[in-house]
Amino acid sequence: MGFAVKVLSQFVRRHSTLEKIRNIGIIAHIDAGKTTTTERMLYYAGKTDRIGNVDHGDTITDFLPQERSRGITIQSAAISFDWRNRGEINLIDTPGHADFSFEVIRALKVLDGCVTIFDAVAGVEAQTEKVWKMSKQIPKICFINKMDREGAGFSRTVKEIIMKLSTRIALVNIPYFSLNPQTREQKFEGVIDIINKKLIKWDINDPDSVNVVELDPIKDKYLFDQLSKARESLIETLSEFDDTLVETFLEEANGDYLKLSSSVINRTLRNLTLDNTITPILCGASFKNVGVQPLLDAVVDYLPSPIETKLPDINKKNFVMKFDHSKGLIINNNNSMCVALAFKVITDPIRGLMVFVRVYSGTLKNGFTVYNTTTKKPFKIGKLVRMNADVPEEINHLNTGEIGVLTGSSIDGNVSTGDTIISHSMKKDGLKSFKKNEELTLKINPISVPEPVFTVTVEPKSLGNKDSMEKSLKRLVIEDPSLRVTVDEETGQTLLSGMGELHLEIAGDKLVNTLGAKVELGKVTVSYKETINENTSVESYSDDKGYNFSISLEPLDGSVKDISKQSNKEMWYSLGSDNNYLIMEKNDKYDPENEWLLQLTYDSIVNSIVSSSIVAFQKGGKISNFPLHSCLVRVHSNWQVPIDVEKPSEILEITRNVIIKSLNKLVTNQYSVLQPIMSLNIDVDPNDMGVVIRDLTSDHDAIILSIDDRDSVEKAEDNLLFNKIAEMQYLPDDVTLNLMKTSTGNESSKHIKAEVPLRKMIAYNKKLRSLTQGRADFQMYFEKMERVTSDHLKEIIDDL
Ligand SMILES: Nc1nc2c(ncn2[C@@H]2O[C@H](COP(=O)(O)OP(=O)(O)OP(=O)(O)O)[C@@H](O)[C@H]2O)c(=O)[nH]1
Repeated sequence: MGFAVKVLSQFVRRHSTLEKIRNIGIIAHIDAGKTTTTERMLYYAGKTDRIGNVDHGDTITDFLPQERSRGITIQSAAISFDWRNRGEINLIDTPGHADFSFEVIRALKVLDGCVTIFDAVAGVEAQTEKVWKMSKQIPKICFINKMDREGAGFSRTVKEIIMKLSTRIALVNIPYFSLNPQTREQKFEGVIDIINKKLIKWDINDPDSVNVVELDPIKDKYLFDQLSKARESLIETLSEFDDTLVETFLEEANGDYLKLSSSVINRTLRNLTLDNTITPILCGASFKNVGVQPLLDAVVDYLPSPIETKLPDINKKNFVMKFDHSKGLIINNNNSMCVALAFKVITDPIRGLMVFVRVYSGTLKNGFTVYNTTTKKPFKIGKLVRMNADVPEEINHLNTGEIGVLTGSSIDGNVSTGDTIISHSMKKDGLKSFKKNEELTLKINPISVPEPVFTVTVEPKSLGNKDSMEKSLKRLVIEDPSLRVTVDEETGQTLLSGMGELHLEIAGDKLVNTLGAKVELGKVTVSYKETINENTSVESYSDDKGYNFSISLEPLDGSVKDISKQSNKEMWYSLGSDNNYLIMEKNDKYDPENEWLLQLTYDSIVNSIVSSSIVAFQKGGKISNFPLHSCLVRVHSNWQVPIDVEKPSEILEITRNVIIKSLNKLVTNQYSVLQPIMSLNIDVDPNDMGVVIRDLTSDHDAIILSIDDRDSVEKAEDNLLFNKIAEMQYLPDDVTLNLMKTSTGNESSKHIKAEVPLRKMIAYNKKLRSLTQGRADFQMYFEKMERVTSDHLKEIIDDL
């Protein structure tokens, strides 16, 4: 699409104070209105001079060609803007489709607060529940969007937020509808600001019109009554958690809910939001430009600055971390240490590789030499930029708490998603001042990558295209680590795995059209795995040089978190993915915590055994060479490494052979094939429910877990406490709710929850659309890997 979006040069922050910075994400179910809301925020902040529209494919944050043509967000986009000199907002608009969940996961890792958006008709949807859980530790505000739609239910959605998301809430504003006396039509036109006691109205035909009026009890008794009840409910809720508020309420406001000052309410609400006790709720209709400015105020008023946020999760338990009012986070009492996390990598056609980082402490500067504690290598950073979606703005440094981008040829190959970067804040080559075994081993704990469940074969169009295919695939995975490239040991075929059919479709499109790879993609299949059914016997190796290893393998059933806590005699290490783990039993001879006798570090010994286990497990099981899943490698406590060995390559070879030998000793029926089981959520018109259920059980081997309708949320939720809280909360009448129409009249849609084997769900999107004439919506999430029964096994093998 040939158009350019103008990004206005506006007041660019240079001397921002830490308290003003807000690193926030916009999260929600697909189509809730995240990008539409972001677009309005940019417009009202003066960052753009026109409002883009997702349906016309001209928004600022959805800039990829695939995003613009499909009208959905695929990758999270970062943009920085100033809000009325009150807040410096770094905003990340995230995708809502479940296939792109990793984009949300990595954004959440670096964000301090979130705005969760709800479609007022659909309420709390499946992916919103998911991202809400993912962002459990992060303070959030809710925005109930699409209040202009027929069937919008503000109060119904608030109730669902309380009960389904188990949170205490505070209504910052409630919807205002104007009544047409002739048609009796209710039109959403504004909000009643509960804290400032005002009515704010917008003219939906003019995005720049805002009309703010004090509410007068004489002139509008009905609205004033709503305001009074909502304010009473708000203050009662806040009083439960804050005794000072109660004192001020009684002494200064004489127990009058309308007299308690807005600054006192805001201060309390801010504190309670920051510690995740309460979630403020606002409403609007972004598409009609209603309610966005109060949302921006709320971002500044209630969400944390980088000095009020949670501490990063690091691997050095002995390092002290504390916030300083002007310097930000200080780690290990070292004022000059800059610590940053790389959370996203993209390739720009002009600038090449770009690495998004969040600076946690200190300052990152142009041209400085930095150290990657993951690769254990130093490198020099080129230019630093701040991104305005796809438009970069060059900057000289990134301060504590900020989000920006590293560019320059020297970063290529030196930094990937999840790496921690250390730099000296003042001295260009100041790395020498950090201790090799102390600061330079600090890591911000890794970003977890979800399990890919679908696979597609990728073949070069001709032999001559093989090298460029491999290069392009490598690039694809660097940008999106939730894609995985493997080679089938038996057939030699290259396999690309991802989170869903759409994920692979988009990846294939990018591979061919953006990266220019000359490849053919095969048909999408399910990623099967194999596991072992019983423990192997202990396999031992020893030699004259002094190596000694006894290794056994065990199937892993149940949650690793529970099992790994059981013993302190062993150390657990993840083998990257597929729920495989390494256990190093404690060897009394060598203790990494005390005197260490070997030339090789403990870390390098473990790293080589991790690598050898991964290679051995990739060779696959005996049934169909599917990679191994849910297996433990146990290195018994008598392990021994010669004192003077400097390189770990022999360890790698020895342990790999021992593991492969153990696996080979098992016979075929001591292996099982595992298949992905998905949890399925379908919202369907009641009229279509019968046909959808019949199809699910007969054609898709589904187990139906529940069928609910929206009105039964209260009954379906067995969370008594939150049911009670929702009942006590003042909620205005949902005046347009009765306008909701389905093909069967006013009956609300049904929600089906089921469990299905993924192999039965290929191309289900198309099928559901044809069964329901497009009136149903579904989301599917990976639930677990499950052993395949023998009759299904034949079906699977025949299908390959
Ligand atoms: N009626 C109405 N439609 C809206 C409103 N906000 C957004 N929409 C429409 O809802 C659809 C989805 O909007 P998006 O902004 O793309 O939603 P999203 O949450 O960013 O979607 P993904 O990023 O793909 O998950 C578009 O057709 C919008 O025009 C609103 O306030 N009222």
